[in-house]
Amino acid sequence: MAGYPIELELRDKRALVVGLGPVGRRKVAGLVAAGARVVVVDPAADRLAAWPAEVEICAELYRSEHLQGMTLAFAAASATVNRTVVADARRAGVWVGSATDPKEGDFTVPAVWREGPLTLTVSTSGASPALAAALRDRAAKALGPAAAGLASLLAELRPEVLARLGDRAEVRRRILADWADPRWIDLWLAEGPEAVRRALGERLAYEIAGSSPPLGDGQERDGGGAEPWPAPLS
Ligand SMILES: C[C@@]1(CC(=O)O)C2=NC(=C\c3[nH]c(c(CCC(=O)O)c3CC(=O)O)Cc3[nH]c(c(CC(=O)O)c3CCC(=O)O)/C=C3\N/C(=C\2)[C@@H](CCC(=O)O)[C@]3(C)CC(=O)O)/[C@H]1CCC(=O)O
Ligand SMILES: NC(=O)c1ccc[n+]([C@@H]2O[C@H](COP(=O)([O-])OP(=O)(O)OC[C@H]3O[C@@H](n4cnc5c(N)ncnc54)[C@H](O)[C@@H]3O)[C@@H](O)[C@H]2O)c1
Repeated sequence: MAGYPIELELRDKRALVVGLGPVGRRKVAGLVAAGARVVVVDPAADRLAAWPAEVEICAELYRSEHLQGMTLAFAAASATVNRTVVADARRAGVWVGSATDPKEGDFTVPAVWREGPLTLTVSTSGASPALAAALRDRAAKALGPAAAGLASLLAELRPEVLARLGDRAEVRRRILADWADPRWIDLWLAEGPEAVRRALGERLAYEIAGSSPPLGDGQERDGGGAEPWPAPLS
């Protein structure tokens, strides 16, 4: 059965990573980037390179007490140790992921690409982690910074539409759907961000004025009420 994809808010939550080989270090990096308060347990930890100040290091063998107060745990030591961590976490009611067995824990970690407000994740549910990473790389290349740029621009412009067209749901939906069209990514690549900003502003002005050419969606215009907005989107 497939897992349930979710984006966790881990800011200021405590997360335990057991085992600091390359796999554990990758999990720590992801957790730190998400703002979690990370505790790592590995008897060899003090031999390891510099850690961000906020990471708490326990250079000792894992014990079940390490799970106290944790929101989440990652078992990234040997298979035997990981099985113990999973069993302890279950007893303690702490969600746990095992680096050695996709079916053993409560979650698996997908391959991730982030750019601005965009997050792309690919999971193979343990079928082939290397394939997940390779597909992530391919998809990230196809999206590129233009997609993230468009997302940032929409984050900036969208509240204005919601505020101005709060009572005109039909027009609002049409504008927001049109602004999400991938052709803006093509325009961004061809002519740059300012061209997209201008074009989105023009779309909006047309829609608000009720004078836009048909969008091919078969919907009636919600005409009238032509407000001159936005003042030049520069
Ligand atoms: C995506 C990524 C995220 C991350 O870890 O951050 C991730 N593994 C990555 C890389 C990777 N892992 C492995 C290789 C070697 C090639 C290969 O085996 O394919 C490579 C490739 C490489 O290193 O380039 C070996 C491996 N991995 C697992 C096992 C155990 C098993 O399968 O039983 C073994 C065999 C160990 C052995 O040989 O003993 C298990 C898991 N690995 C997962 C996630 C979860 C499933 C995700 C999914 O299927 O989608 C899961 C179930 C648990 C978990 O860790 O959450 C990260 C991409 C990093 C990036 O590039 O950003
Ligand atoms: N999920 C993945 O992406 C992935 C990828 C490769 C390997 N693996 C598996 O994940 C595990 C970790 O891989 P790795 O390459 O980082 O291994 P590694 O051997 O480099 O690191 C494991 C770490 O666990 C520590 N450790 C051992 N016993 C411990 C204990 N009782 N308490 C605390 N720490 C302890 C060791 O000191 C070591 O630093 C392995 O079991 C491996 O088979 C998973």
